Amino acid sequence: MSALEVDGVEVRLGRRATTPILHGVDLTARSGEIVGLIGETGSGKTTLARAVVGLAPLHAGTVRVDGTPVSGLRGAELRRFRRGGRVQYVFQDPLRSLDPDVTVLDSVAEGPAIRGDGQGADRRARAVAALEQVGLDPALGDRLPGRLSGGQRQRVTIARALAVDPRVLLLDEPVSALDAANRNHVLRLLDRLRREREVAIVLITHDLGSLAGIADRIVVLYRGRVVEEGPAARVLLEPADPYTQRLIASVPSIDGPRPIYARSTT
Ligand SMILES: Nc1ncnc2c1ncn2[C@@H]1O[C@H](COP(=O)(O)OP(=O)(O)OP(=O)(O)O)[C@@H](O)[C@H]1O
Repeated sequence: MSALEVDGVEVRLGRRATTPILHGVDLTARSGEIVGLIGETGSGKTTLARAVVGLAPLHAGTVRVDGTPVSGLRGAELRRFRRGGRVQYVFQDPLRSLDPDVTVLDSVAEGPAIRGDGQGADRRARAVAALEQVGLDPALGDRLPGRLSGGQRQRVTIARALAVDPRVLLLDEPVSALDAANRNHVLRLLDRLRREREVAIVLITHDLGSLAGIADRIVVLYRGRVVEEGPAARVLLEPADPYTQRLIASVPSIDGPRPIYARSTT
């Protein structure tokens, strides 16, 4: 059983939900697996992530987490599921996803507070641990997001997600705005999370070089449909679908077997 199972998902958006965006999309991620989700701008990657966490309504299909169909949850059940934090979505734009008036530490402690985990001191300890996990100095905890660098803000959004110990983590372009050092740090962190905490990770990115050394599988979306899916090395080095071939050919760093980021074996 996969931690995340997306089955035949259709999403329609726009006025009166008449514009079809996703057409019967399937996606799975097992515990400890990193799945890369790629596709050109507008192919539906963000919409799929939003559908998984219930932010985009499903026209058809199901989303299951640990075998439980969460797409059918309503009312109190849905609220309980959201509070539980088993699925976390790290938005593309950290500035927009962090409240500008809430300090870093309070922002990271919010998830445990909503879940009702422990008391104030425990929550703060959890938040500090999450900040340390993403390589941020807990001394930054007293700052507001506007006083952080872009890379630090990105890590805060990831720390927020980690503070509730998710089973499934979806990250939307978590490394594209980062310099090489920050990018490698985040990628190593994701690799550790999947190995040590067996988190199922869906990584949305245009940065195929980042996926080369870290993703187990890659799923390719084109105009709201999955056109190819397979082991990362196979998809990146021997793409079968003509659209994937064009997508990969347009990225200069994916022209050989040497990944930019080598997966650590320790
Ligand atoms: N609220 C909305 N109403 C109508 N159409 C929408 C809405 N939100 C997104 N779309 C459309 O859905 C399609 C998929 O958008 P989405 O953001 O999921 O793509 P994406 O693959 O994540 O793109 P990017 O790589 O640029 O982030 C696009 O054509 C977009 O214009």
